[in-house]
Amino acid sequence: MRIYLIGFMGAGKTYWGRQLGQKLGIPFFDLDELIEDDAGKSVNSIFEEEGEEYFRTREKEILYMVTESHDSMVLSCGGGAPCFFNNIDYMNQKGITVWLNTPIDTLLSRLKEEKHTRPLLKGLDDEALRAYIIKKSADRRIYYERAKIKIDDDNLDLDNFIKLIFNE
Ligand SMILES: Nc1ncnc2c1ncn2[C@@H]1O[C@H](COP(=O)(O)OP(=O)(O)O)[C@@H](O)[C@H]1O
Ligand SMILES: O=C(O)C1=C[C@@H](OP(=O)(O)O)[C@@H](O)[C@H](O)C1
Ligand SMILES: [Mg+2]
Repeated sequence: MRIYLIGFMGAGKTYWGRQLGQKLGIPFFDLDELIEDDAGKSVNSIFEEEGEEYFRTREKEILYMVTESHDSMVLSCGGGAPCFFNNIDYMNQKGITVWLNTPIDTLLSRLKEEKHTRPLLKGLDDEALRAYIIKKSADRRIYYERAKIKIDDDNLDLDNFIKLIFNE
């Protein structure tokens, strides 16, 4: 069983993925962390030094590598991962895709604090950040909504989160 967590930056993919892997007793990976380990530098530095296009290429390659080498895992993807190279179709073929459809206000309050770790948000003031989240999440919706499972509730505990994934 492979579970792919997708959704906008700040949705909680990394936060939930780690807990989910632990609870289900299967390996957990964060795609950004795999890319960083492979490159030996942060996502910020990769964007700065190699550019977004290079990052997207590595993102796809490492998505495929970790998938092919694990029949069972939880993979927390970066927010853009499903939106490039038909990656969402690949994930749908290979496992269960779960879209964390976290409300805009929650994303905003989380991302205000974490702008510096996300290259796409660098230099945005609070107002520009809100506008960016609204526009970019609307643009990406066509990919996110192809997930097999959609989670709208951002106030769940782990057991209820798991129940939603397994339709219990
Ligand atoms: N359900 C939640 N409850 C409390 N804090 C959360 C929750 N989900 C995420 N966070 C916090 O919000 C921030 C962004 O979450 P993260 O998992 O990094 O998002 P993503 O990987 O989707 O970009 C982190 O500081 C994380 O600890
Ligand atoms: O939405 C995006 O394009 C990105 C999201 C980030 O991951 P998180 O969604 O975990 O923040 C990371 O992959 C990179 O900064 C680009
Ligand atoms: Mg993350």
